[in-house]
Amino acid sequence: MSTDAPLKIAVTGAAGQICYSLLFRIASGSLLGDRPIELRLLEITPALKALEGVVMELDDCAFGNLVNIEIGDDPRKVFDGVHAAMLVGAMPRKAGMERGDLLSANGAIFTAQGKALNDVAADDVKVLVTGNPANTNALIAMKNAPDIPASQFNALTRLDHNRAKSQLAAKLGVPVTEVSHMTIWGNHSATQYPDLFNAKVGGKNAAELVGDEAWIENDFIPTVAKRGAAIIAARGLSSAASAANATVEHMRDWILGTPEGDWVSMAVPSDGSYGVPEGLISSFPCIVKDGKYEIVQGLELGEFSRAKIDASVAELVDERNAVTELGLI
Ligand SMILES: NC(=O)c1ccc[n+]([C@@H]2O[C@H](COP(=O)([O-])OP(=O)(O)OC[C@H]3O[C@@H](n4cnc5c(N)ncnc54)[C@H](O)[C@@H]3O)[C@@H](O)[C@H]2O)c1
Ligand SMILES: O=C(O)C[C@H](O)C(=O)O
Repeated sequence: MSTDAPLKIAVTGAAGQICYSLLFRIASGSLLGDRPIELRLLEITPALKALEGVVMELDDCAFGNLVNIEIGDDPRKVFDGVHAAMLVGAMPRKAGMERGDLLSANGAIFTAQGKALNDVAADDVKVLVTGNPANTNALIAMKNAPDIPASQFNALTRLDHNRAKSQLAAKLGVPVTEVSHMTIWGNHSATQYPDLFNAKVGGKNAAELVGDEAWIENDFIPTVAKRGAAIIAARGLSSAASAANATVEHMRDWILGTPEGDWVSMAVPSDGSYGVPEGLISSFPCIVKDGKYEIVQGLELGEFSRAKIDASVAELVDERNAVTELGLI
């Protein structure tokens, strides 16, 4: 993509909770700094009126780099020529639900949007799915867009990644900037595996610094994996500002590159790395250079880590089977 033309960025679910933070972060430069952007905002027809109000507020911010905003309810028009697509629009879960319970409600959204992206998006489009269940929704979009390389479809596990960094920093009483090489493996669900055995704090092995495997297993992992539910219980609504922040960070790193000497967690189509079946959209440690991500190779996985990753991957296989039965892929 050229660096001076406005980058066309599509965002779905634009009148919803996450987007009420996300759109303003994108427009104020958190995504691409000074680069001019054009926003393409997709909503369902009944939400277009509310979206008009959000656009009025975007106008009222007078953001210097926001050169144009288009809104609509037809993905084939909204996605036309876009270089980045953040697929947020989907129903959130309520208290007592798992994210996978949303598959039948939300899955169909991603067949239509995958087809539209396939037909009208720019060839280099980067598609990031935030709407839950994010990994399998990304799989649905990817399978419905056969002309777009699979590597251009990701799902969001950056929120889990940030949660894990924050919990670890708090446990060790260090600034979060000391934490590096965090990895979320698997699904954005309660089975995800936040890995402290490969993470570092101040350059030293995080698990060794913690020195308490019971805390890792019984406190750290469930706190990170069930954080979404804890926020729903507290707020009565699912996470929004932190989800928007993670969505910006994932797309920013995918376009501009990951920080030197570190990696991030991205749910990407598996190439078979670490024994994850090819094609499943599973979270891995990734680095990005020149707009292309690579799965970090050669990390050591002990028996504990292996079993945790296998359990999360088994859930992704079940989800893939469920959407196959629903005829979505
Ligand atoms: N991956 C993550 O880390 C993560 C984190 C937080 C939330 N989420 C998920 O993100 C999704 C959105 O959350 P929210 O709090 O913004 O929900 P919300 O209900 O506030 O907003 C969702 C918006 O999507 C719109 N929408 C529904 N179908 C659409 C379609 N076909 N096309 C375009 N827009 C459509 C709705 O009209 C609504 O305005 C949920 O599925 C939620 O579970 C994911
Ligand atoms: O947990 C949810 O349902 C919302 C989101 O996926 C989160 O992790 O906060």
